[in-house]
Amino acid sequence: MTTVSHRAPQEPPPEGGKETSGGRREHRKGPVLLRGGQVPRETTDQRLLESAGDADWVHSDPWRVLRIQAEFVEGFGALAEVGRAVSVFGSARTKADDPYYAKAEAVARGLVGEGYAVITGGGPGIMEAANKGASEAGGVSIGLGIELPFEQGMNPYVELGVNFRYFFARKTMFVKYSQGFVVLPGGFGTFDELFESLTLVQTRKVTQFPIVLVGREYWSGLLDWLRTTVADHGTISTHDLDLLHVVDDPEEAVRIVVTADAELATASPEAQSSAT
Ligand SMILES: C/C(=C\CNc1ncnc2c1ncn2[C@@H]1O[C@H](COP(=O)(O)O)[C@@H](O)[C@H]1O)CO
Repeated sequence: MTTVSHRAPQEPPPEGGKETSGGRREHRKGPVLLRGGQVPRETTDQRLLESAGDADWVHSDPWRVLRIQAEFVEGFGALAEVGRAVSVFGSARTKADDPYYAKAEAVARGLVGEGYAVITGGGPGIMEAANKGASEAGGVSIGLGIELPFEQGMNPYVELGVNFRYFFARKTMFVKYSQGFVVLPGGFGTFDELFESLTLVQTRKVTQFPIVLVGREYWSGLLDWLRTTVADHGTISTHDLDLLHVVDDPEEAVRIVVTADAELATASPEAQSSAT
């Protein structure tokens, strides 16, 4: 068994590097050669195995970068083999007796019937409804949770769950592993997901990516404002609004996704490779 000896703080550190035939000390650190005063007094392994010192580095940006990388690695690893999927978004606050809860369930059932996995934010409300619909229809029910100050845990219908610390890593997963988004009524979180996907489609970062809004009445105020105030100011092109499909019927939402996906399957290889 290998034992690790921790140097007592009062003991002087051993001289680092090794002596060359010319009597100089030198040390190789990967491709870097260090001589004279540049020779470190400890090796990288010694520093790794040391237990002393403060723990502030845990809250430093370099360490965060590794945590961010780990989120991408875990997310890609968990979702890579899921197959075709659609993300369903909507309010965390919708109650089970709200008609939109039943619509979200129906959307998810319909998507499973067409062979798609269903991805949600893994939380309550519309997310729970979609996971319920997917799981009860025998499909793959996925939740991509997010660490929040008022953590609620994954809803009970999630069968494959991944928890994220960082919104941006989680958002990448929704787009990368979905063939389209279905968006039910929601608040700021839902708007964020809707407008992020809309921006990605409008800037052609993703192509052939249907975005379906369910609930004509709920979305009409926003769409009217985009069509009038926003378009009149020239800050969007009116034809960009064609990127949004608005429906009331869950089956129509599913049909739009299936049609767009089928169009992608017959599209040129270039169009396919630039999608998602
Ligand atoms: C507000 C409550 C719980 C929050 N829990 C969430 N868990 C997972 N994902 C969430 C949560 N809240 C928001 N999201 C994401 O944003 C969208 C919904 O946000 P909205 O502001 O409610 O529209 C949703 O699609 C999630 O991806 C307890 O009631």
